[in-house]
Amino acid sequence: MKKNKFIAIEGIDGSGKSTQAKNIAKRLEAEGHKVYLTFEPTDMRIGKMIRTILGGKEKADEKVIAALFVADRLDHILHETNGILKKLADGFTVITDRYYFSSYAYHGAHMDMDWVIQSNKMAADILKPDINIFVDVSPEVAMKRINANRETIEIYETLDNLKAVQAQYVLAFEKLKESEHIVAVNGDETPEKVSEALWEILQKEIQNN
Ligand SMILES: Nc1ncnc2c1ncn2[C@@H]1O[C@H](COP(=O)(O)OP(=O)(O)OP(=O)(O)O)[C@@H](O)[C@H]1O
Ligand SMILES: Cc1cn([C@H]2C[C@H](O)[C@@H](COP(=O)(O)O)O2)c(=O)[nH]c1=O
Repeated sequence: MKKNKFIAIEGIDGSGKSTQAKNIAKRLEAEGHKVYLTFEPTDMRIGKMIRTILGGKEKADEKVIAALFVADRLDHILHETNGILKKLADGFTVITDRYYFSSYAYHGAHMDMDWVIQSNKMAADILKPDINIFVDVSPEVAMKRINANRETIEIYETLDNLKAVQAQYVLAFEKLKESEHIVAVNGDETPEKVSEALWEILQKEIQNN
């Protein structure tokens, strides 16, 4: 890889993002790259507040949730020591499990997506991913994985919501395809097959830059 990259992994809950993010991180490290694996919502102050809402312990209006994610994302980018900009400056390839397309899709399912895109403009102006990888899974498969593997279910993890979010991802990618680098992998496949497809995409990304 000529330059350290910023890679965002996107997809509905249960799509296999975290599994794949960890896998890519290991493979890149094995090739000698310094890798920083991170996620949203973060484990910083605003991210923790968001988790209490996602877990159903506190209620908040959808617009408030969307705004909290904007603030958490700016913390994620700009934090002095652990921020993405700092990690990139230190030579790390940064892989984030979710970034602003998650906001467009999840909040776009409950309000005007253009408002969500506008409210994330500052983050997008500061730092766009070199590549957004969409792990494309059917909501039915995702819901089965969630129900089989989790003790707690979060507020957005219902079949109807995941269907709506999936549709919003497609809309957001269509809206922003001229200004963003977006690639999809079939997440319905086995973890190994998804991983191979993803690795191939990343190799191309590395060679082309
Ligand atoms: N391709 C796959 N096929 C079958 N099971 C998978 C696959 N990928 C991941 N899983 C399993 O499905 C569950 C969800 O995977 P994972 O946590 O990676 O998804 P996620 O998209 O990060 O989910 P969430 O957004 O809800 O945190 C895990 O138990 C994982 O082991
Ligand atoms: C970044 C981001 C996330 N969300 C939602 C999507 C998921 O339901 C949760 C995060 O859970 P995960 O298991 O850690 O993936 O948060 C959102 O609504 N808006 C966002 O911007």
